Amino acid sequence: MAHAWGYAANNGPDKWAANFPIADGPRQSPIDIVPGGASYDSVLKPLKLKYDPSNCLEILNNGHSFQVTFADDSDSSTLRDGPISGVYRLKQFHFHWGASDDKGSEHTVAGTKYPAELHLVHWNTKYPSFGEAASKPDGLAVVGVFLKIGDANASLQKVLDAFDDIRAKGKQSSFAGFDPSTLLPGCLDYWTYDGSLTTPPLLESVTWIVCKEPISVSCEQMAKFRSLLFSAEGEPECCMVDNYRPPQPLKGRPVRASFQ
Ligand SMILES: NCCOCCOCCNC(=O)c1ccc(S(N)(=O)=O)cc1
Ligand SMILES: [Zn+2]
Repeated sequence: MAHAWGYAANNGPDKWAANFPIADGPRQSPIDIVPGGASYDSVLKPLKLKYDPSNCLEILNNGHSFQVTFADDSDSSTLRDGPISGVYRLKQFHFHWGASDDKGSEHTVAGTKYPAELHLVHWNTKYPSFGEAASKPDGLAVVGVFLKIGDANASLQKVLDAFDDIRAKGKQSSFAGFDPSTLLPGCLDYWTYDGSLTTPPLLESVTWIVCKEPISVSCEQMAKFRSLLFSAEGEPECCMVDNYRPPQPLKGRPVRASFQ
């Protein structure tokens, strides 16, 4: 069996096209966002994010990142407006980060890499489920938030405090009552473009909404991210770092800004 995809030299982003040819497709993510190349669009609405902490279910290490999963059987945690039409439900959030503070984000801004990037993953309720939506061009909407080294982030710390139970691939534990809106920056100005999942199967179904303002993370908190493992219990330990795909060709896509 072909070895599963990952971020190592033998199975990383440069190797994904072999099993997932869409990797070379017309609307791949992430991209380098060039602020001067984005066009302000006055038709873009402010983001309307409404999250219910009681929908928060669990935290898990899936071997590529860690993710916090939400109950998505009602419209109690949703994204509306912004560049999208209709109602998109929050499914999960996760992060991408580097082995050092000079890299880790997937999107970049005029070539600048941030040490980490948060992704809040939502699916369009015009489709019956996340799995169905994930294969449709307007199926998903992911809000991306950059993390920048600064003060410790108290809200993020609540997530990091759950890491002891999920250090290895495949581990999960209950994680209740967390409000993901506490991870959002104060200003919700954003860039938006049509893109894809940034990991296999790299489906071209994502409306990307990347916030201009980063949130803070301390160096010590970044070290905690890097204490997770790509490897499962009983396997040689492999630190979970550099789990980011580099920017992909824009291929003529417009990038719009919600701000001037
Ligand atoms: N099994 C039914 C179809 O599944 C659809 C594909 O989803 C497979 C799991 N991957 C994801 O859910 C998934 C979600 C978000 C991102 S990202 N980094 O683009 O935000 C990457 C991947
Ligand atoms: Zn992601």
